[in-house]
Amino acid sequence: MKLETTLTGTAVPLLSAKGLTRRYGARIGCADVSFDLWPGEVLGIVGESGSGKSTLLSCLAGHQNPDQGSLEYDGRDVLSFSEADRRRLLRSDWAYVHQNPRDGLRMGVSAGGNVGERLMATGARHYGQIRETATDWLGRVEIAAERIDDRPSAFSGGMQQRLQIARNLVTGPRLVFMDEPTGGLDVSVQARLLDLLRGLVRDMGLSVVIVTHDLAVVRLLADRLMVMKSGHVVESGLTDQVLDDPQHAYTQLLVSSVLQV
Ligand SMILES: Nc1ncnc2c1ncn2[C@@H]1O[C@H](COP(=O)(O)OP(=O)(O)OP(=O)(O)O)[C@@H](O)[C@H]1O
Repeated sequence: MKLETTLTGTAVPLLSAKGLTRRYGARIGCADVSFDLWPGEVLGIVGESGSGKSTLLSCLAGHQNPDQGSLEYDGRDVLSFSEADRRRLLRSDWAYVHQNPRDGLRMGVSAGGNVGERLMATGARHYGQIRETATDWLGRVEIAAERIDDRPSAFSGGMQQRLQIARNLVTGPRLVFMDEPTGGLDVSVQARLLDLLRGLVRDMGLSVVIVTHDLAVVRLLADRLMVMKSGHVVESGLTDQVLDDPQHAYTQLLVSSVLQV
């Protein structure tokens, strides 16, 4: 794992959350969540439905603002960014993989266009180079080059998800948010996608925050885990440690309920 250092030589986390809290009226979305994410690290967030995973992810990714707490990216206070700066960050350094590929793709635009569009958003202008890079990325996510002019609506669910991943990663982001990236796919398709994701994360040295209710997904991808219940983090630690020797009764229940399936 690479550690970023400041001019004074002190290590800084890539993303640092402190006391993040988001309420919906009287209801708690997430409460007092703190963690550091280091460059090249994959953090898994698990918990049952309604435990606050999506709320936390949307606060981290800037889709909504927390009511309390602080969030620093690379030592900078992201919550005080202007809307334009935040959008720039989401187009360049950050990426967001939605559970439903339709939410992360432009369905009326060709596969190549979907990948090329993000390159153009970060300043690429040379058509030939954009198409070449898009073709290369389609290959990296195992989509045949001959499908470059097809629209995503002509793709299977697994292909659409791989295309969404290519669209997100083509600009070489440093931090990727993933919301149940394998949810809604057949088991065999999930396994292939997980394998692909694991390779890309490793090869590109990506930092990732991944939300899932599937412990098999975090077992394969995440270095570290946070377990959420009723908006609170009840347990966190190295993935294998948490899953093999859960300390909190709720984590024990989560792990044992998977074993019984
Ligand atoms: N827009 C909203 N308005 C009101 N309450 C909300 C809203 N979004 C989430 N909540 C509430 O916040 C709590 C956390 O929900 P959240 O969707 O973050 O959990 P989750 O772990 O992501 O669940 P799931 O796995 O089902 O997506 C729940 O009690 C939920 O009802």
